Amino acid sequence: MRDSTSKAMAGPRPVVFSGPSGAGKSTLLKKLIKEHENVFGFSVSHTTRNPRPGEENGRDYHYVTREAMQAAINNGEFIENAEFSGNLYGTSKAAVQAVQAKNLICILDIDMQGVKNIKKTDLNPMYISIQPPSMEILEKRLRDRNTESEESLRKRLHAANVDMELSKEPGMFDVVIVNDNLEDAYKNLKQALLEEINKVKKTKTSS
Ligand SMILES: Nc1ncnc2c1ncn2[C@@H]1O[C@H](COP(=O)(O)OP(=O)(O)OP(=O)(O)O)[C@@H](O)[C@H]1O
Ligand SMILES: Nc1nc2c(ncn2[C@@H]2O[C@H](COP(=O)(O)O)[C@@H](O)[C@H]2O)c(=O)[nH]1
Repeated sequence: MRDSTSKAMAGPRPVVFSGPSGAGKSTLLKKLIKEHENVFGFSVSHTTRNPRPGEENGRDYHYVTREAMQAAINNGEFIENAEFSGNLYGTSKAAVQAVQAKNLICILDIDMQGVKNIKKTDLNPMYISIQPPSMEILEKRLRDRNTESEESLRKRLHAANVDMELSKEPGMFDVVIVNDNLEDAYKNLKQALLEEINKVKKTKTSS
């Protein structure tokens, strides 16, 4: 059944970011939101994984127990949810509504299962894939980030292989950005979003 939550949500077209864990989604998104804080807002997902050093509850994620999250899912509070690397992740309707209520472009950072599930809803976002230059570089970035156990690293690299194959499916993404040099990738990302950024800026200056 299609989720019609977004029908009630007004505002600019959301943007979904996906790509293998470690590809650089958060790095690019943080830069984008910092530079355009009156244009973009982050959809704060729920997760059952533990916070990493430096992460903040309510800003990076809502950190919850599996029981609480499963109960909220059963209660119809999520647009999409997925199991990734042994934990639950999900986008709540409230998270997206909170951003759209401020007339900002809502950014979702979700895995490939999330992309597939969002495609069954009426959210109608732009889909952007952030890809690593190679699997070797991806593994190095994940190891150097120092956030994963060997077990989690293995699961994430396995998911990355599947993800990189699926992302080649025609029509899966509107834009694919290879994050090799960070500044080049960021420039390409801003170029891909330029039209949407200008639309939002225009509505803000005319109101
Ligand atoms: N272009 C780049 N060159 C070198 N290192 C990078 C680049 N982009 C990101 N990194 C580093 O790679 C690591 C992974 O990046 P990041 O955490 O942004 O990935 P992610 O896609 O958000 O991962 P996850 O899905 O697990 O949250 C970080 O330590 C980050 O500093
Ligand atoms: N389907 C969803 N995937 C999500 C959501 N929030 C984050 N993610 C994805 O999970 C992995 C791992 O994230 P990490 O922070 O533990 O490294 C990554 O691919 C995210 O894009 C969500 O709400 N739904």
